[in-house]
Amino acid sequence: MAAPHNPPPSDPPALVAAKADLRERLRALRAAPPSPAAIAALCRRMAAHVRAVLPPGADVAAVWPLPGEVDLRGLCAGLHEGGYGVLLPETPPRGLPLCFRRWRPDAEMRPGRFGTLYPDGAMARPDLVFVPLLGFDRRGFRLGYGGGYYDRTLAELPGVPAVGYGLSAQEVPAVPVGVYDVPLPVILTERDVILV
Ligand SMILES: Nc1nc2c(c(=O)[nH]1)N(C=O)[C@@H](CNc1ccc(C(=O)N[C@@H](CCC(=O)O)C(=O)O)cc1)CN2
Ligand SMILES: Nc1ncnc2c1ncn2[C@@H]1O[C@H](COP(=O)(O)OP(=O)(O)OP(=O)(O)O)[C@@H](O)[C@H]1O
Repeated sequence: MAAPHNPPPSDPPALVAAKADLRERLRALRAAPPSPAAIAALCRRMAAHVRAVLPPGADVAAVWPLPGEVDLRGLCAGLHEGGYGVLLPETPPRGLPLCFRRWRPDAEMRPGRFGTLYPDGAMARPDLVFVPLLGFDRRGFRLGYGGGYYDRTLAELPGVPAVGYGLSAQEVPAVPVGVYDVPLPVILTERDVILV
């Protein structure tokens, strides 16, 4: 007899709709460019966090900015100068986890899915993953673009520290939580280190 087929669990429609609504509101927020001082403060905190938890030589996953996002290119250059490896994601088809490729200042950036750019370097496994947030709450729950990419990626990297980052304006009282959402243990903003 054939084994019973259990479809993977999925989020109820009301939750998917609540996430979509919140995403819409938070995207509107991104239309206003973040202040350079806030970005600089956030990037300083991110660099300090890396230095506190990892020795030089470790590989740190960041992202190359999408329009309206906090620009981490200065952080990438600073980490590289400080002796850290910098990895950036290549975005696969929906439903698959991200893979990370090594970036150096002279890397060629190639166009990827959804307007992303990824470096031409070799694939590598990160020792820490910075997770971009569209929105977040004090419990460590986050909302991204809705691809589920980071949820899937972090599920494949158990034990690798995941550090969310964003601007304090992106904080909301409570992000709607789905079956695959795992809270982040640390979220950095230009104002706060939120330890969950
Ligand atoms: N800078 C950056 N890189 C990243 C992410 C991110 O959040 N920020 N990702 C985080 O997972 C992954 C890419 N994930 C994405 C998933 C969906 C869409 C998306 O649906 N984009 C819409 C347009 C969005 C808009 O401009 O409002 C589209 O292309 O239709 C984009 C990125 C990996 N790289
Ligand atoms: N590990 C997983 N396995 C299977 N499905 C998953 C997994 N993680 C997330 N999903 C599904 O992916 C879809 C998008 O997830 P979600 O709305 O949480 O995206 P997001 O966190 O905003 O996006 P991203 O992680 O790309 O920034 C949802 O339908 C969710 O149930």
